Amino acid sequence: MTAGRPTAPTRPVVLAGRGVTKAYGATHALRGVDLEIHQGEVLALIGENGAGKSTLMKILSGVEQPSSGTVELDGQPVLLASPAQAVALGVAIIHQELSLCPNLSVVDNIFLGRELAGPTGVARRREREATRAVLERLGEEIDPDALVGDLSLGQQQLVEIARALDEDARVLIMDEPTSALSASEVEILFSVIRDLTSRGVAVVYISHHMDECLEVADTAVVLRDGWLVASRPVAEVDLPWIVRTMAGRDQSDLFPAITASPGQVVLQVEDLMVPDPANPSRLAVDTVSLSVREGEVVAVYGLMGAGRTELLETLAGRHRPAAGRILLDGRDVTATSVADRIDQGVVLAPEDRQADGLVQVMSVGSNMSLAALRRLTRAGAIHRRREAAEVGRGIEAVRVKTESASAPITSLSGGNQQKVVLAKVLMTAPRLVLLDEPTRGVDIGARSDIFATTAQIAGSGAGVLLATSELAEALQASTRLLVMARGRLVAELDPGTATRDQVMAATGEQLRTA
Ligand SMILES: Nc1ncnc2c1ncn2[C@@H]1O[C@H](COP(=O)(O)OP(=O)(O)OP(=O)(O)O)[C@@H](O)[C@H]1O
Repeated sequence: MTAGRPTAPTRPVVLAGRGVTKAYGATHALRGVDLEIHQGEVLALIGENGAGKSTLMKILSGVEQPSSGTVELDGQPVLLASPAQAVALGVAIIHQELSLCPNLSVVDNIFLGRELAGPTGVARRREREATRAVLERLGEEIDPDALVGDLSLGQQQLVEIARALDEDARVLIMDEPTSALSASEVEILFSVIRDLTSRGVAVVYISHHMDECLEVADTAVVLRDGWLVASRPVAEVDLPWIVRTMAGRDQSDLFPAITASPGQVVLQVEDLMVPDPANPSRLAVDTVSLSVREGEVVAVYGLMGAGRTELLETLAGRHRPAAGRILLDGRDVTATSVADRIDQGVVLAPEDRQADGLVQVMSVGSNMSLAALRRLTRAGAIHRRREAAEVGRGIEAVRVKTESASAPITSLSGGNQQKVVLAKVLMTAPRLVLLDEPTRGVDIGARSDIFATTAQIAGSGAGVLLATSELAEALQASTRLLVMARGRLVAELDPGTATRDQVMAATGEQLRTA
């Protein structure tokens, strides 16, 4: 069992949902959910992809209206008709994709749309002082005049929190807040959360990282298929309970064994140098050499900014290297286009699926078959029956939760969209698969589906290069482990014997003691 902070049952309920139901057409996202959020508690909202977590939070923060049921604030029913209204009543949500303007200063971001008026226009001095005060409350030394775009992601997140605090948030909803943070930034966030709760602010914490939920939360609430199936003090639960309750069944092995033995070299990279697309005077990838064989899953472990994404994108043909060579099955492809590499069987599952992994106006099925259309086309016409059969198999293989193959991709939960990206990769009969953070936003059960798929791809004779910032994944889902930091490969480790401390030590980061 994990020790959590004791919850005082006498703390008043700030925000509650009563019998909240939400239907989108035939899909029941929420079914009669009763949820109580107490003053000063951290409530972890847990559930598989598509369980209804985001929908519930959208309703509690005025983004969506329930089909039936009510929201109560301090015991009184309220109609939260818009996010602005929810903010005015003290309920703020911080999304995974931050909503700050990078080209404005910290002060301007905090007061955007609610500038303080002075006798001669905006009261800059008062705004700056208020900003300094609220940042001080968070224990962070951030210059109020700094451009938000120049801050680290962790600092940007603190600016969002500062804005919510300045708006007197009483309930702060955080959706996957640590997905882009370094270990030390996670520590800062947790101490900020503890400080907020000691002042009576309630925090709803949504994360697929169970270790974080167990560490930071007082209460664990589990949603499954739109039902609220459990609510317990964190001190009384453990990881196996959470996993069982989320899935409604015992979970099989999280990381299936990869059994394929390495064959021919598929990818050979020699002394690759790639300028940073955002700042061409520095190198994002610095003198990197590596190889991937058939049947191998080679993990490239690195934190944000290590150069993982630029490396994978260069291998997919998206950036032109300044020096070095890329060989595919022995053929020099360094100067070839993205299309050429796709023809050679190179597929990239990108990190930012919303921006470049999926076509938002298309259905689930069309997104999946998009990359395989050439193969599915005979005499100028797409073989629709084969397409439908393959899409159906893909949906099953990675267990995409969708009404049907013809449902719009935007109707899927975030994690299920990620699974569609992988199903799409599978349909291309790939030679080299480049996976960039494939489990971001994906639930713990779906992770095992994704890595079963990865093992299957490797088993079919392709090579897999997996870029990840998740230690557990790097160690357990790979056959070989490379560590990347500041653009360079700094270590090669055997995932069978390497420890977490060794991997972290190689990156130069401290291991967080959970
Ligand atoms: N706009 C929409 N139209 C149709 N269906 C939707 C819409 N938004 C959500 N859904 C459906 O409602 C269900 C709950 O989705 P929700 O996004 O709340 O899940 P979640 O628990 O937040 O998942 P994840 O962990 O993947 O983010 C899913 O089946 C989803 O497909």
